Amino acid sequence: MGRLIVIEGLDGAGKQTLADGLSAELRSRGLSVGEAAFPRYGVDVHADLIAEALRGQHGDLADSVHGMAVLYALDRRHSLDWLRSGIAEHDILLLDRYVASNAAYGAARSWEKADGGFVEWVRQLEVDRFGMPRPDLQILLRVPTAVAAERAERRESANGDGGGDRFESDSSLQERCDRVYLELAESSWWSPWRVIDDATAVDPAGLADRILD
Ligand SMILES: Nc1ncnc2c1ncn2[C@@H]1O[C@H](COP(=O)(O)OP(=O)(O)OP(=O)(O)O)[C@@H](O)[C@H]1O
Ligand SMILES: Cc1cn([C@H]2C[C@H](O)[C@@H](COP(=O)(O)O)O2)c(=O)[nH]c1=O
Repeated sequence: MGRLIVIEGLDGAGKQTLADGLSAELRSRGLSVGEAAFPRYGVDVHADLIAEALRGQHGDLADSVHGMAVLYALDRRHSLDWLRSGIAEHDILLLDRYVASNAAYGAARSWEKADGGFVEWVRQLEVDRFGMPRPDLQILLRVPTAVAAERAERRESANGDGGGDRFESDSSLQERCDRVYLELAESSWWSPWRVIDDATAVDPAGLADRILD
């Protein structure tokens, strides 16, 4: 049975970059590593609806905090068999975003804190009802919101996309989301967390050492 490790953080924090570096490092040490990112764009119809809504399609869908959160949750629910076999088959299954993204972004959009009703609603839906596997570790990758926004924008222009999506371009939302993430980590929400504060200088080898400790 392998370990489920999740990387969380703001849009543009560098989660995918760290996931790539960490999985290469772990593989170089002979471990079998599976990887996935949520939302699963191009794989699950709920994820595609999310991307479209965040770009202004589907009427007022993106205005509904709970409606959007249900789509994110259904994308994950549909990955359940794959997740379970991924955990069984690999030494480490590494996820870029998971249930805590729904908790942090939804609470921030609702102007709530981590001990508010939205986070509890996500827990009841995704943990109690959908039975999503509990992570062994959640890593919070923190960068100043301005750095995250600049990186997200740079990545969008490198991909040829015009501007950030609705969440990425809302700097106040990103600030609130950063605070909720920190509260989730400090309260060890659902699993142990490790907070990386200076995400500009993350060393995948050092992180791998600490994960394998
Ligand atoms: N440590 C770093 N220093 C400088 N640039 C970085 C660093 N990490 C990532 N970047 C750059 O920042 C941009 C965003 O990185 P990445 O896609 O890994 O972020 P992300 O957190 O996965 O974003 P999102 O959640 O929006 O998908 C990319 O252009 C990447 O090359
Ligand atoms: C998985 C997940 C994501 N979100 C938010 C976080 C981002 O702002 C967008 C899109 O994610 P991406 O990593 O930039 O592609 O969606 C969320 O609110 N709930 C979730 O479960």
